[in-house]
Amino acid sequence: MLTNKKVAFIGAGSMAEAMISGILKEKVLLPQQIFVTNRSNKERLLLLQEQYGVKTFSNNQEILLEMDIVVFAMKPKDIAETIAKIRHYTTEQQLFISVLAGVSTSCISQLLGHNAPIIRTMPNTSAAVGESITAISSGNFAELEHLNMSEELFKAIGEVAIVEEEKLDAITGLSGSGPAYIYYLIEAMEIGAKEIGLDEHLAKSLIAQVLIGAAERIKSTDLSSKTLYKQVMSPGGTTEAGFKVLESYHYQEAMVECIKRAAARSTELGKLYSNVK
Ligand SMILES: NC(=O)C1=CN([C@@H]2O[C@H](COP(=O)(O)OP(=O)(O)OC[C@H]3O[C@@H](n4cnc5c(N)ncnc54)[C@H](O)[C@@H]3O)[C@@H](O)[C@H]2O)C=CC1
Ligand SMILES: O=C(O)[C@@H]1CCC=N1
Repeated sequence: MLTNKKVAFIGAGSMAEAMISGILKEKVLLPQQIFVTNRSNKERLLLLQEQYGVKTFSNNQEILLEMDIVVFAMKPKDIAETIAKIRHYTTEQQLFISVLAGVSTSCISQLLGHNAPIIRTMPNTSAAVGESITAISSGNFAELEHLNMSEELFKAIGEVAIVEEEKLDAITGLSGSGPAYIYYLIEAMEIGAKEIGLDEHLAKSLIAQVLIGAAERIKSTDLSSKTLYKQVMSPGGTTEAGFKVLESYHYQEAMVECIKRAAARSTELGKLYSNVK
C-alpha cells in the first residue's frame, strides 16, 4: 500500500527518528521515500540524512505538494505556527498523520483549512527497538484506506491498537508517557541495587531481565497482576517485607495519580495549543 508513496516528517526529534529507523529497518519504506524537515537545527537534519539516507528539506515548502503523507512530529505548542507556514502547500489528496499529544484532528482540520483526511496516533519511544504500542484513530475525513495505510506504517515500529479518538488523551497518559514511568522505576532499582552492594552492570542486566520476564508473563497469562505478584510473595518472606515499605510510601496510589494527571495534561495541551475551541 505504501509502495512509491512519499512521506514527509515535519519535526525531526526523537519520535520522528524512532519512527524513521523502524520504518527503514522493516523496509516499509525506502530511504528515498522519506523527507524530513526541522525548524532550525540543520545539523540534526544532516545527521538523519547521513545515518538513514533520507532526504531532508528546509525553506522549501513547495516540496510538500509532492508528498502523499505528511507526519506532524513537532511539539504540540508548535502545531498552529507550523501549519500556518505549510498549509498553502497541502491538499485534500494528502493524508496527515499526527503523533502529537493532545491535539485533536478537528483542530488540525481547522488549522489546515480544508478537508484532508487526518489520523491521530500515540506511539512511544520503544519504537526505537520496534516495541512501541501505537494507538491510532481515524479522525476527520479519514477513510478505511487511510487507517490501513497508517496501520502499515506504525506496525513497522511495534504493535498497533485501533481506537476511537476520544481515548487518545487517556492512552497518552498511560502508554505514550509509560516508558518514562518504567525508566524512573528502573533508576530507583539501580540506586537500590547500588546501596545493597551490587555491581552496576550486573544490576542493569538483572533489572532488564526482570522487566522482560514480567512483561512476557503478563502478555501470556490470564492471571491478574495481583495474582502474579502474590505468587512471588511468600508469607513472611522478602517480597512481603519489601512491599510493606512500598505501601508505606503509597507507591501504587502515586502511580495511579501519575497516570491520571498525565492523561489530563494531554487534554490540557490540546486546549492550550490548538487556538481552536
Ligand atoms: N517523546 C515521546 O516519548 C513521545 C512524543 N510524542 C509526541 O511527538 C511529538 C514530538 O516529540 P519529540 O520527538 O519528543 O520532540 P522533540 O522536541 O525531540 O522534536 C520536535 C522537533 O520538531 C521541530 N519543530 C518544531 N516546529 C517545527 C516546524 N515548524 N517545522 C519543522 N520542525 C519543527 C523541533 O525543532 C524539534 O526538533 C510531540 O508532539 C509529542 O507529543 C508522542 C509519543 C511519545
Ligand atoms: O511528554 C509528552 O508530552 C510526550 C507525549 C507522550 C510522551 N511524551
